[in-house]
Amino acid sequence: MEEAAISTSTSSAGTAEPGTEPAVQLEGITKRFPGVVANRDIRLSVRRGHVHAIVGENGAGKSTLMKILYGMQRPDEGEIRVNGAPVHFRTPADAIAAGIGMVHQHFMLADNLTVLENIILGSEPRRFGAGIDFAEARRRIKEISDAYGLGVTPDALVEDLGVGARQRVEILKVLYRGARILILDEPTAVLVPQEVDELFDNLRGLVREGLTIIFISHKLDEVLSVADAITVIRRGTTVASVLPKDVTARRLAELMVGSELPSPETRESTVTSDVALSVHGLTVRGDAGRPIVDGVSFDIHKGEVLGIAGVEGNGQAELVEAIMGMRPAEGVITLGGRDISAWSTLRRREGGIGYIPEDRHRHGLLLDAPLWENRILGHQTRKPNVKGPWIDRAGARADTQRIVEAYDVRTPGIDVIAAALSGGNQQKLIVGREMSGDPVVLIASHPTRGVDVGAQAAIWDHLRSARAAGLAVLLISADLDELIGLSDSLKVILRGRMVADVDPADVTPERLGSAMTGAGGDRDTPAPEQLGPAVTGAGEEA
Ligand SMILES: Nc1ncnc2c1ncn2[C@@H]1O[C@H](COP(=O)(O)OP(=O)(O)OP(=O)(O)O)[C@@H](O)[C@H]1O
Repeated sequence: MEEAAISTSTSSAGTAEPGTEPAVQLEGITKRFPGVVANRDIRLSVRRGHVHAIVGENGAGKSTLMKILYGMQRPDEGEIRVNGAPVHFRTPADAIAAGIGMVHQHFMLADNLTVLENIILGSEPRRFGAGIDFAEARRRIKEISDAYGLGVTPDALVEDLGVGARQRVEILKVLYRGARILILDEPTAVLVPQEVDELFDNLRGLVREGLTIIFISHKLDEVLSVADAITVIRRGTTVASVLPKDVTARRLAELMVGSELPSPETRESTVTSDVALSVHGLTVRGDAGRPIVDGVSFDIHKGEVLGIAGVEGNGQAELVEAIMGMRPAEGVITLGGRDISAWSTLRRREGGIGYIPEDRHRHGLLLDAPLWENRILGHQTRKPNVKGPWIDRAGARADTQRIVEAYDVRTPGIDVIAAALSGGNQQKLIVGREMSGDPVVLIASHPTRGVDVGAQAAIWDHLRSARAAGLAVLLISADLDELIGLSDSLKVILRGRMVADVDPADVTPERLGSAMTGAGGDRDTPAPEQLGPAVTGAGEEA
């Protein structure tokens, strides 16, 4: 095999120094699900004090492996050793007791509690015979925060924190429980470039103190910049462990897919003068009438991708939900010149709006239903899912099969439930469904979140060819390369207002990132109400 030239999985990159055991060793781990071998004879050795990245295509088996290491799933075969000693985890509590912590991609913090309350939740220190010892908790949090340079303020309310700060709270929470080995699942997916740099500084601080970090990522350039060692998983098994200095992002991607990649194509404008979707003076109000989306107006033409850049939580989700009719709003929305402001969500969909939601588990899929039923979801009144007044099972099933093939959804079949697909493959199914039936407008929230580089390129190709055929797209994404690479025009949203127009042909991710934070270099991106009036000067970034 080609990768043998680089090194096989148990050699140089992951080997322990004499006298020190690896922090984690996985030997021959195999995990089977009905119809799928998710992990097959996995061999992995993670050195103490290393940042060790795990990369692989969607469905390669990364999450399954991390769930096994964190006690959420049990392997069918194989051995796990932590600091040299064999372990048998039955639950995450066992993994935590062995010093392993997991920072999930979707933060699990309670917004209405303070940082301190969130951190101690479930492991409160108690004074003998008395209640919770808050003073002791505050002292320990401060000690950990200072030791690793995390800059966490115990008494801040979580809802007032930006995304980067929330992530540091999650990391601190895991450290507070005594973790010395941290698993991070796609930690950078929700961060702007400045926050990514800060996270990487934090990670380096942690490993300097002797902690070990294992992280999953689809962003290969980031992996190359932060990891000490990289293990590639392909179709359930470890195919290579490499050192970052020995590979390029392209080579890593090739190891992931097992073949050479095609070169990316260049783009040409397909924007027409026909307005497909027009939004005028759209305002969405939150508690106490405060605007979350504040007088937003824009047109999207046929053949145009309009990108919206913004730090999460600046009104993007509410804007999208208002356009989809899922939330009351003031203002006027027209689709192909028709006022649809009073239409239901279903009617808007029937009128030709496709919708890739931000939260695929809440709005995109029925996790317990088979893939073919998920094909019908939101499209239950249209072909190929209905014939006359009846659901057309055969039509829906055949079209699901088509989507599975066209979008390379890796699945044993269309009768498995959506929950059995890997995150990236769930996303591919949703994108395929929403692109079916030739929508006039596509509202796409983070369309390639959690999707591997190969599948991302494929989704981009689908979007580009639909755009060439006249599709108008509203693109919301935290992936700035995606925003810059796909958009014909770009707007920046800050505290619910469009504060800048940016030319995607002439902006770098770093400059776009600054415009998104109001051109400031804030460590904690403040929540809307903490700031003064909107910064309109960000337009000079364009
Ligand atoms: N609970 C489950 N039941 C059945 N099959 C499962 C289950 N969990 C995972 N699988 C299957 O195991 C394989 C590996 O999935 P896994 O989630 O580990 O991939 P991944 O590498 O993390 O992918 P992604 O990058 O898309 O998140 C996939 O084929 C998936 O469909």
